[in-house]
Amino acid sequence: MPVEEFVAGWISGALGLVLGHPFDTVKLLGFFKGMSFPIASIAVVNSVLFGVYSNTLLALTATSHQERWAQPPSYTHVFIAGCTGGFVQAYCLAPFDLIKVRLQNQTEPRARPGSPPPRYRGPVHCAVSICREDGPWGLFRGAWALTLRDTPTLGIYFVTYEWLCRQSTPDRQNPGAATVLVAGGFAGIASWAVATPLDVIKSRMQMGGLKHRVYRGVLDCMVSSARQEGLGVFFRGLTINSARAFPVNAVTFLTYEYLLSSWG
Ligand SMILES: C[N+](C)(C)CCCC[C@H](N)C(=O)O
Repeated sequence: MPVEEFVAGWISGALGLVLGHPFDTVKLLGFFKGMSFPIASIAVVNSVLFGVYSNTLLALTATSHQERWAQPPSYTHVFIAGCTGGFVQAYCLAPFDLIKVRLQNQTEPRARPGSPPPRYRGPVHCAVSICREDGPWGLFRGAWALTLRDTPTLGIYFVTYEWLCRQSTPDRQNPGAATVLVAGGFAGIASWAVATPLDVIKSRMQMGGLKHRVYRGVLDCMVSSARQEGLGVFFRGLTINSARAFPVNAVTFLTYEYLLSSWG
């Protein structure tokens, strides 16, 4: 199994994340606060996404990454490979994403004398507390909602990227850097726009028992959120998600393509 896609996915995910982190943490004062944990985790997850995507395409079309601009795969194959990558990465992402959401939702006032200490002291303490309270499976709280969010939307992600690259590149040639940046950025926006409703639900399920009540399942969470707050609840975060998605995914795709082409 070719591994360079995993490595390129790893590095490109980390770089994209450095850019996206301030958007992710916009509610907090320190923009780059707590960056090492997301870098380490999202790099792994992006490596799984791009590695599984590329190897699924290889299995479906018998073309390696280097041959793919000259012999472009069908959009159906791109979609299936993207969904497969999305499905596998969702399970790798689930525990990391849960910890991130739990830590980002800790908005208790910072260490004022007499104020209660935050529930979690950091990522490791958070993971250990969740395991202690809910057992190791507790780390996968909300994983199903995350899978529903990521499987189709990562199919859309790669189809949008491929489509935009092919639109602006002469037939069978490699796209230039500017094309890759723009196509990657819009792929991120398209994918996040579709993913936002399930992103809201996913985060609520992950906060179940803390900020929100414990839901019986994805459907229960959707229905009760919509009943209490109206349909607008599904679009919460749409603007910030899209603003974050452009730079993150432009850099991710550019780095990914650059690394793979320089490794020949
Ligand atoms: C599928 N969904 C839109 C939810 C995520 C897309 C992931 C792409 C990239 N790692 C990023 O964080 O933007």
